Amino acid sequence: MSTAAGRTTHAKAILGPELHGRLSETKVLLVGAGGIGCELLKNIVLTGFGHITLLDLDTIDLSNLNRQFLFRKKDVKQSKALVAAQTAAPFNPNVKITPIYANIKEPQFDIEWFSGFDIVLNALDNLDARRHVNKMCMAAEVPLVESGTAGYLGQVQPLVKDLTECFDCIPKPTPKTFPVCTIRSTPSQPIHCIVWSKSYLMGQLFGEDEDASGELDEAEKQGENAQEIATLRKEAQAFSAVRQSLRDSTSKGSAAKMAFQKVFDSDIRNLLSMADMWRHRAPPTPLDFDKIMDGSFVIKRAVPSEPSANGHTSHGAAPASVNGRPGQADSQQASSSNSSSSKVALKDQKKLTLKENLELFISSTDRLAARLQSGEETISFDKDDDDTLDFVTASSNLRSAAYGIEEKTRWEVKEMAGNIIPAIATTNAIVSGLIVLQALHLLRKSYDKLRNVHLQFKPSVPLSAITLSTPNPSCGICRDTYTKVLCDPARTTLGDVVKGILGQSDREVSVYEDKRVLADPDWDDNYERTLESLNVTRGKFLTIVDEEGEVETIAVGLGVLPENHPVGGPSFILPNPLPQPPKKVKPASSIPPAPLTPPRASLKRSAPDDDIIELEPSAKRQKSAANQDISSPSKKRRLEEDGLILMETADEKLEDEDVIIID
Ligand SMILES: Nc1ncnc2c1ncn2[C@@H]1O[C@H](COP(=O)(O)OP(=O)(O)OP(=O)(O)O)[C@@H](O)[C@H]1O
Ligand SMILES: [Zn+2]
Repeated sequence: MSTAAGRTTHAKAILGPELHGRLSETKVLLVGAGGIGCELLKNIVLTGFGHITLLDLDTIDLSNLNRQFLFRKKDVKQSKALVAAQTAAPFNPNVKITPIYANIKEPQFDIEWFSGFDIVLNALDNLDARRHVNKMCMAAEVPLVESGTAGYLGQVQPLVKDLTECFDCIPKPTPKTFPVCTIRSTPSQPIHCIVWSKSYLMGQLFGEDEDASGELDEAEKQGENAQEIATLRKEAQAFSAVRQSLRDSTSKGSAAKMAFQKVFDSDIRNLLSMADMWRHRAPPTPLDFDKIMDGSFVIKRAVPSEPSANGHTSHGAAPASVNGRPGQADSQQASSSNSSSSKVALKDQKKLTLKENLELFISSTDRLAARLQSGEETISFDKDDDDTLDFVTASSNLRSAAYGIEEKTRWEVKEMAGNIIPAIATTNAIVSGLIVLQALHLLRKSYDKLRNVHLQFKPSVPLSAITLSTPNPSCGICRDTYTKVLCDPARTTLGDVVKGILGQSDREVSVYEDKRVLADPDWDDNYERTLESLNVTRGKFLTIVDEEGEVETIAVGLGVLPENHPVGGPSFILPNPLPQPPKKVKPASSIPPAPLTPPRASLKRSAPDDDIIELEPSAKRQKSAANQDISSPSKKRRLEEDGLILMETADEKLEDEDVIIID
C-alpha cells in the first residue's frame, strides 16, 4: 500500500481505534538488534508503535546477514542499532526511532531512564543482560516481554512486577559439565574429546602456565578414582617440556611431533597401565606418529577384559582399522576414495582420514607455535580463529580415533566446540510475532490474557501457551521494594542515604552493593564515607536488608540530581513518600530458612582496605525448594544457559495449555 492511511488500515481494524491511537504515543524500548531484534523492530514499526528506542552494543557481522534482514553487506562493521533504525524508519513515516549504540548495563540507563518507557522488549542473547534488564524493569515498574530462540525452539514470557513471576523468580540451571575423568581419561562421545581439546589441551600447550592441580584436587574430593587422579597429575606435570619446545624458535617442526607423542602415545600408555579402568570399557589404542604418516598404522580395537552386566561396552568396540578407515587394509585406497567424494563435499564438511588429521595437527600446532614465538602470550580457543579451530578439530579427532569414537568434520567441531545451535530466521520471526501479541495484551492491561508461550518441536502442537505464575515469594529481585535517590555521590555519604530512607524507623539493617557488604548493625564505619569513595554511583543499587527478617528488602537505585538542581543545594533528594516495605512472607515450612545475616565474626575488621567484603545479600540466598530440580536436556543447553527454561519434552505438562487466541 502506498499511503500512510492505507498502511494502517489493517492494524486499526485489528487493534481497534483506541489501542491503535494509543500506540503512536507509546514509548517502547527494544534491547537487542540481532536475530529477534531486527524482526521485532520491523513488526512494531508496522504495527504502529510511534516512539521506539533501539539499543544494541554490537556492530554488524557478515554472519548476521542470513537472518538479520535489516542489514546489507555494505553495512558490515556499522552499529546494528543505527543501521536497523535507518532501514526500518521508512516502513512507517510516523515512527520515531532513536538508536543507541551502547551496552544496556551502562550507568546512564538508570531507573529514571527506564521509567520513561511504557514497555520494554528484550531481544537479547545472554543471561547477564537479560537479568539486568529484568531488574531494571522491576525497579522502574515497567512491563517487560522477555524472549529467546535456539534452533527450532523459542519462548516468549511477559513479566510484570507483583503480578507475574519475574525472570529471576526461577533460578536458571547451570550449564552442563562433564566429570573430569570422563574428559581426561575415559571419553565415550565426540563431545568429550572436543571439550578435552579446547578446554584442556589448548590450555596446557598454549594457555597460561598452570598445573591444573586445583581441578584434580577438587575431583579427588568429589570421590573420583585416586589412582587415576595421580596418573593425571603426572601427565599434567610432563607438559612443561612440550610447552617449552613450542615456545622455542629453534625447535621448528619437532614440537608438534613431541606434543603428539606425549598426548596420543605416552599419556595413553600410562592410562592403559591402570588395568581396573579398562575392565568394563574398551581400552584406547596409543597412536604411532611414523606409522600413521607412512600409512601402515593399524588400530586394533581391544575389548574390555570383562564385559559389563548388559554385555555392552561403554563405547562400541570397532573392528581393526587402517589409518582410521574400518576394514580397509589399503590406506592409499582409503584416502583416494575419500578424496573423490570430497570433490562434492564442502571442505569443512568432509571427514578427514587419520593421516589428514595428523597433518592438520602438525600444521595447526606449527601455526600456533609461531604465534607464541612472535609474542602472543597465550592462545585460547575461539571458533572464529582458524588456527585454534584446526587444532581442536585435529586433536579431538585423533583422540576419538584412539578411543574408537566417531570422528567429526571441522564444521561439526565448530558447532559443538562453539556451543552453536544454528539460528533459524523462521523461529525468530514467529517469536517476534508472539512478542507483539503479548505486548499488546500488556498495553491493554488484559492481564488475564497474558501467556508464557513456547515454540516447540512438536508438529501437532507447535505452540503452547501457559498461564503465568505469580511471583516467587522468596525471589531476591522482584520481592524487593524499589525506590530511588537522586544524588551527587561525591558529596553524599552512605549514612545520608540509608538513614534518610529508613526515616523514623529504628530497624537494624545491613547494607550491600551487589555482593559487597558495606555496613551491618555492629559495623557502621562506612556510613561516614561518601558514595563515590565506596564506588557506589549512578545506576547501582544499595540493598538495605532488615536484620530481623520482618520486612522485605529495600533496593535503592542511585540516579543523578536533576539538571535544574541549584548549585550548592542539598547533595541528595530522597523519595517522597519514603518506601514502606511490606511484611515479609514467611517461606513454606519445607524450605530451610536461609541465614538472615552474614556471619558476624567476618564483619569485624580494622584495616581500611578490608572495609568491604563479598557476600550474597541474605535475602537473595533464599530459594524455593520447588525451584531446585530443573533438569536440562542437552539439546536445549544453549537456550537454558541463556536463562530460558523450556519444557522437558514435547508431550509434557500441557494441562495448563490452551491454544493461543489472537485477538
Ligand atoms: N548488554 C547488552 N547491551 C546491548 N545489546 C546487547 C547486550 N548483550 C547482547 N546484546 C545484543 O543482543 C543481540 C542478540 O542477537 P542475536 O542473538 O541474534 O546475536 P548475534 O550476535 O546477532 O548473532 P550470533 O551470536 O548468532 O552471531 C546482539 O545484537 C547483541 O549485540
Ligand atoms: Zn522474581
